[in-house]
Amino acid sequence: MIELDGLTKRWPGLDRAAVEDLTLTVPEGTSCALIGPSGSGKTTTLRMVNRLIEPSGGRLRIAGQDALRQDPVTLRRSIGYVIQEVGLFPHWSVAENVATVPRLLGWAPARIAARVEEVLALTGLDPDRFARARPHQLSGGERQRVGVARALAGDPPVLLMDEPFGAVDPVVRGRLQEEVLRLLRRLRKTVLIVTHDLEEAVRLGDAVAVLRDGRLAQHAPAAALLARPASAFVAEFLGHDRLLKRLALIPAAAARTEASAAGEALPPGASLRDALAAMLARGAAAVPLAGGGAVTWEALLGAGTGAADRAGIEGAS
Ligand SMILES: Nc1ncnc2c1ncn2[C@@H]1O[C@H](COP(=O)(O)OP(=O)(O)OP(=O)(O)O)[C@@H](O)[C@H]1O
Repeated sequence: MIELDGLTKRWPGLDRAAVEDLTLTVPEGTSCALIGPSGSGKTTTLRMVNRLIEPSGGRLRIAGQDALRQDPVTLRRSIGYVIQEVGLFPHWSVAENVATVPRLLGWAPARIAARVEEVLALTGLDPDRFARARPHQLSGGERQRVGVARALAGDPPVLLMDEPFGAVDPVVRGRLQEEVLRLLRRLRKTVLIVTHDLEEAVRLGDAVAVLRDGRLAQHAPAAALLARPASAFVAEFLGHDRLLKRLALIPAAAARTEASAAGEALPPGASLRDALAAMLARGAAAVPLAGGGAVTWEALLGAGTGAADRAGIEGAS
């Protein structure tokens, strides 16, 4: 669990705080995505959590401990950190890079070697092929995977990710997002992610926190945020197609009806967005679901908007 309580950062010479009185909890085993316009304080917030930036005020608890009273170096060894530029040591092999934290933690060599193999495999990197490679011999996507493997190596309960997939092309990025998301959920990590990309935020974040000028504009589960922005600012930031984006978060099975429909059934994990895409591609007002029944156009509309959600913007919070 990560608990920010009134966390504040003031830089000298700036007329307002970069982060102001930020209170936010990321429950254990969940992820929270920080989004907001450029300069809204996302990276400053993230770097206060591992104390690469010292807060000017407020409190911070990680896994129940007062993180501001811990030695910052010890603290950082207990927190995984993934950044866009990855920051691998160029003259070290992948295995040596991944072993950084376990080595600093003083693990025995055999345990380190086993752990390096394990996390490389977890992140989809064949140890036989990649362990001895140097960072420059890898593709951008592979380097990002090494970054994730390195962050996981010491088995930290908490992971911080700053634009973790910013440097890779959209196709690789989508696949990496899916894989890393599944992995982090399975490992029950508590994750705070900074991203510019709203789609990435709602895909990776169980909850999404929107920052504006260093303050929290809204903090809500991704689907609720898209359905009910708390202010005109948040609504504008999410975009006029926010309900379309939200369809990707709702399982198609949530709109299952008894109707029958022709054509290939949607696979079990399909979303309402997949159902809509299939309707458009087939020119059909209903698509069958795996396991029986179908999503009809009316059911999709009902589940995709919902009576409460049609209330629209609820006024600034
Ligand atoms: N080391 C620093 N010294 C002074 N001001 C800083 C420093 N780092 C950040 N700031 C200021 O703090 C504010 C928040 O910056 P931060 O990098 O947290 O924003 P961000 O939301 O992550 O932005 P972006 O999306 O552009 O990366 C900005 O006004 C920035 O100029």
